[in-house]
Amino acid sequence: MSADVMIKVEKMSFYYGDFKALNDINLDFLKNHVTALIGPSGCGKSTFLRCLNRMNDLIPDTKIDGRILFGDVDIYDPKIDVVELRKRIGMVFQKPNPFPKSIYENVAYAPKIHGIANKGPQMDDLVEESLRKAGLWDEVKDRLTEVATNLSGGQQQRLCIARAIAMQPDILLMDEPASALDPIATQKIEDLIFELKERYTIIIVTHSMQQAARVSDYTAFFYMGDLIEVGDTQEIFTQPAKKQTEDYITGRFG
Ligand SMILES: Nc1ncnc2c1ncn2[C@@H]1O[C@H](COP(=O)(O)OP(=O)(O)OP(=O)(O)O)[C@@H](O)[C@H]1O
Repeated sequence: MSADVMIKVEKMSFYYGDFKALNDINLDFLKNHVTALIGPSGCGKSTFLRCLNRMNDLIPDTKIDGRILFGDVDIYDPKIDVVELRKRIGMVFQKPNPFPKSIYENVAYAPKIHGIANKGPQMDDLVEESLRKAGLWDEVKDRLTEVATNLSGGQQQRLCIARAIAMQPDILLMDEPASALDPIATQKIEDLIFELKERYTIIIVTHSMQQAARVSDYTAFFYMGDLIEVGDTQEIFTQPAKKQTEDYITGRFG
């Protein structure tokens, strides 16, 4: 496998009961790049994203075929420690979901449980570093003990990004991370994604084609459970190879 491939999806299909939500997907994700997953509602973007850190395991009566390689390990190998896997592949959800605890505790909680940092100065440093990387430190440094749910929506979402970063993942999965935010907060998240890709491999589901065009290096277009095409974002938006992609990006459907 090429050194730059972080995740390799091979012949992956996914079923909810008898319903086949994803059909024979082959897709590689490159290290330190942003890949956007786009397509009309119900095409399988979120399902696909959730397969990448086995979040779909939590849904009963589902089945996956094919392989997802992370490095040279198949993440669906029964020997895989799923908790460990989700440490390496972090996730940020559509709606900011901080715990009803302090700003500090939100970032420190998982590293404490997983023994990533010890209580005290080491944890203080990790919390500061994570908040800095998430572009939130200056806004919250004097109110770390305040309850996180007092923050604005955009701040809460950056806190959730800080929380994911504190676990020192390799990959960040983002499921429409800005869809509940106003344009200014959205811009901050987009700027942040651009900075974060220096350290992380980012895979983002978005409904907004403008957002995909602004933040991603590669774009994958899904339609009814199929991956129609994937390529350089600029090319997908200017000269897509497939008619279905062109119809979607020009607003003819979806
Ligand atoms: N828990 C579930 N049980 C059964 N079917 C599901 C479940 N979650 C999703 N589906 C179905 O799988 C298909 C893909 O859904 P998914 O949420 O992945 O699409 P999406 O492209 O992310 O859509 P959206 O953009 O609207 O969020 C849809 O037909 C949906 O109804």
